[in-house]
Amino acid sequence: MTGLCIENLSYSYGRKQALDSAGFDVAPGAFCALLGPNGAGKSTLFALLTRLLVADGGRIGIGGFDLQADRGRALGQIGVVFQQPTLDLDLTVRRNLIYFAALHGIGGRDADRRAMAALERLGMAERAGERARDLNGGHRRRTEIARALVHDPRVLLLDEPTVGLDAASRAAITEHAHALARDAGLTVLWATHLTDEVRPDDRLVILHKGQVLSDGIASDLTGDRPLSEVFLGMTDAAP
Ligand SMILES: Nc1ncnc2c1ncn2[C@@H]1O[C@H](COP(=O)(O)OP(=O)(O)OP(=O)(O)O)[C@@H](O)[C@H]1O
Repeated sequence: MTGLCIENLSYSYGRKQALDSAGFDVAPGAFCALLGPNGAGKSTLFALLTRLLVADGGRIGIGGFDLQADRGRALGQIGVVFQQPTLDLDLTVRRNLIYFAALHGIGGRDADRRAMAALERLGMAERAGERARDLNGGHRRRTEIARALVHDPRVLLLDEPTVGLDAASRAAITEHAHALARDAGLTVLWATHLTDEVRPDDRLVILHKGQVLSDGIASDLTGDRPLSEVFLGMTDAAP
């Protein structure tokens, strides 16, 4: 298994249990939507996957490596886009990527080549010389996704990457994330609380109160009903 493997994962903040034996797999090269209302445990899961937090129990495998036993290699397999934007707004788009590549020990022409290739994938190559500050929100997000790809990860984690964006930017970013799985073979985990970002043929994991409520193809879960209605019924949360 070289995708993402999450088994019986638990985590508590003091007495507040944020994840409760949550588990699911994402096959290599697959796109998986992780849908949960606010407070479901999505960000906690991302913090555990990136080792910002250490699980109380359970197991995580990333790109074929166990996060506990083989931390360095497991973490080297992932690219992450966190909920909060983290671009340096005073640097150009290209510099943001090159700086990040250096953190992974990649420099010189190799860094430049990788940066431009990643920007190309996200349709941002023409903006490489612009300051991040001058980009709109959607283009900043695309730059962050490109930046997460410079070290050639196998697994891409996106934590609510469309928050605060307009409909057109959201659609473009959703499509880019699908294309990265479909065309580039990345394993993609896309966390969202918005049902309209889930496509009928997406693999869909629904997380609620730290537990996996449902895991399968979205249209198999919904049948003829809209996902918003099904999701509301399962979680009692606004769509
Ligand atoms: N630092 C913390 N201390 C205490 N409780 C926390 C902390 N961070 C999160 N929680 C709680 O853990 C639970 C899961 O939160 P988490 O942020 O992982 O959910 P989420 O699905 O990412 O929600 P959101 O979309 O609002 O970020 C929630 O009940 C939240 O209040």
